[in-house]
Amino acid sequence: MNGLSIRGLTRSFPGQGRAAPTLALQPTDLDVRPGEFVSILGPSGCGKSTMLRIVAGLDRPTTGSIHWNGQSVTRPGRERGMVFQSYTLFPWLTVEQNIEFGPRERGASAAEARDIAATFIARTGLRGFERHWPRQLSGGMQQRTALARALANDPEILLLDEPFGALDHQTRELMQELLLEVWGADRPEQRKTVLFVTHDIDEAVFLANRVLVMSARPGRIKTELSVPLSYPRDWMVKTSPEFAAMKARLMSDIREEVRRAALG
Ligand SMILES: Nc1ncnc2c1ncn2[C@@H]1O[C@H](COP(=O)(O)OP(=O)(O)OP(=O)(O)O)[C@@H](O)[C@H]1O
Repeated sequence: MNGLSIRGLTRSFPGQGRAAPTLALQPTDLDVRPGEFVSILGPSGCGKSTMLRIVAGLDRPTTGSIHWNGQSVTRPGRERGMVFQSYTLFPWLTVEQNIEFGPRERGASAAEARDIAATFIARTGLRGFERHWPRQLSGGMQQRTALARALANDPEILLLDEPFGALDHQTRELMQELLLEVWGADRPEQRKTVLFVTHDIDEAVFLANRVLVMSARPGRIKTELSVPLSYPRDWMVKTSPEFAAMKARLMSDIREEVRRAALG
């Protein structure tokens, strides 16, 4: 099957000393079609990052399987690009060099890597910042660079773990529009697959075809909703009745889980 297929995925972490193990994920199944944009919401600690890290190949499941386009996932691969909340650029490389890094690792010549970097620098609005060091950039610019770096590897699926979580509200909204643009909101045949973890309901609905809500730990997928809004979307969609209705439904689901998580 093409796309992402997760079956019976669980992850438990060994306890410290005599402490019992922590079950982070209950048996979880999930299918994501190629080109689909899926947002994942859920209370803190419900296993969202754990699931994403396993799909990225950065962690191993305790049980269950993950397949991407029919291939079993057991380690990181170029076809799966990840962007984290915390800024993870190489501080000793410039913006341009950070973006060139993946293509160079794959054996691209310096000129090819420079061309690829130039494309994504333009697409993510980083022109003029090519020679800046990460420490000279705002948070928004750093995340643009992280996104450009992931895209420069031409991944088939993007795994985004709260990528805009540390940004101010206005920058965050601009980054959401940018992400929809680079995902291919108006080019359906070129869309990448996206798994997007966030705490922000507006962001989850605005971006995705489908929104999942995970239960309090141990996490499982509790709710799945299709978003009945067509692409391309602009911020005005957030004022529509359809948007408000989805938001209300998701808020009530999440509140219930956050309460359960808080009460233990
Ligand atoms: N390496 C680890 N060792 C032990 N426990 C871990 C480890 N990684 C995660 N956990 C535990 O697994 C559970 C799920 O963590 P995870 O980070 O996946 O949650 P999350 O939903 O992404 O949370 P948040 O929204 O706060 O980022 C938590 O209880 C966490 O403490």
